[in-house]
Amino acid sequence: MWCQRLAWLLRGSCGRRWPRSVAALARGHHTAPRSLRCAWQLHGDHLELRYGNTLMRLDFVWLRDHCRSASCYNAKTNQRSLDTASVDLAIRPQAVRVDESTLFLTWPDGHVTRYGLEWLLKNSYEGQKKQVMHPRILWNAEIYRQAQVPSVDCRSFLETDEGLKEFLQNFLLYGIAFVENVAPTKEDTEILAERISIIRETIYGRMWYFTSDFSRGDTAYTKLALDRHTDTTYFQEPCGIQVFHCLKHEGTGGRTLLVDGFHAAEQVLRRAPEHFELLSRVPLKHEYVENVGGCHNHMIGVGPVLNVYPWNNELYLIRYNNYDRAVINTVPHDVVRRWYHAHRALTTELRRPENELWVKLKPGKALFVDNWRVLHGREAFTGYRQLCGCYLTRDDVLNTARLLGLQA
Ligand SMILES: C[N+](C)(C)CCCC[C@H](N)C(=O)O
Ligand SMILES: O=C(O)CCC(=O)C(=O)O
Ligand SMILES: [Fe+2]
Repeated sequence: MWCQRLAWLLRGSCGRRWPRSVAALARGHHTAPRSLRCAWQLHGDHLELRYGNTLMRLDFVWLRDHCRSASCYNAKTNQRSLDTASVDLAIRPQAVRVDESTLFLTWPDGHVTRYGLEWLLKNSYEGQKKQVMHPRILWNAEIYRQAQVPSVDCRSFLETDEGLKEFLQNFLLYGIAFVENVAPTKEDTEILAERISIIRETIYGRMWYFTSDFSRGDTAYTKLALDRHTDTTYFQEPCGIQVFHCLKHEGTGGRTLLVDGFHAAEQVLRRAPEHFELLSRVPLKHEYVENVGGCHNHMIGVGPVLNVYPWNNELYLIRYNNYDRAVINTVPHDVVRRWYHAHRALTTELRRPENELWVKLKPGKALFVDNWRVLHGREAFTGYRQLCGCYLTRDDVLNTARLLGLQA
């Protein structure tokens, strides 16, 4: 047990007895700091701090750098005032003390830093590691249908925080969400978008509006089927969210296909982790070359198919568009074939019929798609079909969600 370990150069402890703290943690009661036992030990360049059942290793420079005292941190702006470059990289605390809730460090120049133990738990690497950044429910068609995720009514979405919060919660969990009873116009769709975000203007405009008139040099502007893909893979930062609102369709076909890319990637990770690993390491180019009418564009975006946070391996972005994938020239020959195998494994998962959610977009029902997670496609169609929508900047959607108290 921790408190019985020997050979501590310098050590201390505080708090009540172990059994209670262990029981409290087992119940997940992180909010009862006084019941959590804490112990610490100084090492050459860091402080080892055990709090509850988390063992944190806190670098001395990090501890000095994150000091929340009034001279080091401006609590009004939530910005650091301390000049990190002025910290001696060989700094060591002169004195360390811990009481039931706080760690006190005295530095060689006499400056005192205080950290709440709960704050450390929330902000240390070890505390973060156990936590996912984005809680999600991965789905196939059956899981999504069973969940019976409700669409939010347009008025409640626009006029109440509860409506908006419910919508965003579903969007964060599933990567798709619908708003119902929207007036079928571009202007009304724009009002929806602006409720949650800043619209990301791109080469397609701010609010786009398209039919199968091939007014732009892309298959989207035809009646052809489009296999599952994410959009704007050829941007250095692909668009975060895509809004679709079908304003009119007089004809057949044209259903929308949705596939949870993270669910597929998770299956690849489970079945063949080496494929997942390769897809997350090999950078590729995607490209948009357009020369139709007056439109001339050449966009290039570089990045792996699967993008994971390096510290916890959590997937946060999938770039998957076989139409727009450029010549592979960023990979040496011995990796190329392995990459194709990995890409095939992911494609196999993405194409499993049980993973396909088909919906027919109708005037009045707007669809929001997390373009970093959920792939979309469409069935070929006949007749006149008019779709409007826009892209949203991801940071602003997440900002709105956080302001409503959601984890995003
Ligand atoms: C949505 N909107 C019709 C405006 C653009 C379509 C972009 C199509 C492109 N191949 C891509 O996947 O990014
Ligand atoms: O026509 C559709 O339903 C979608 C086309 C598409 O993939 C897009 O506009 O990004
Ligand atoms: Fe698309």
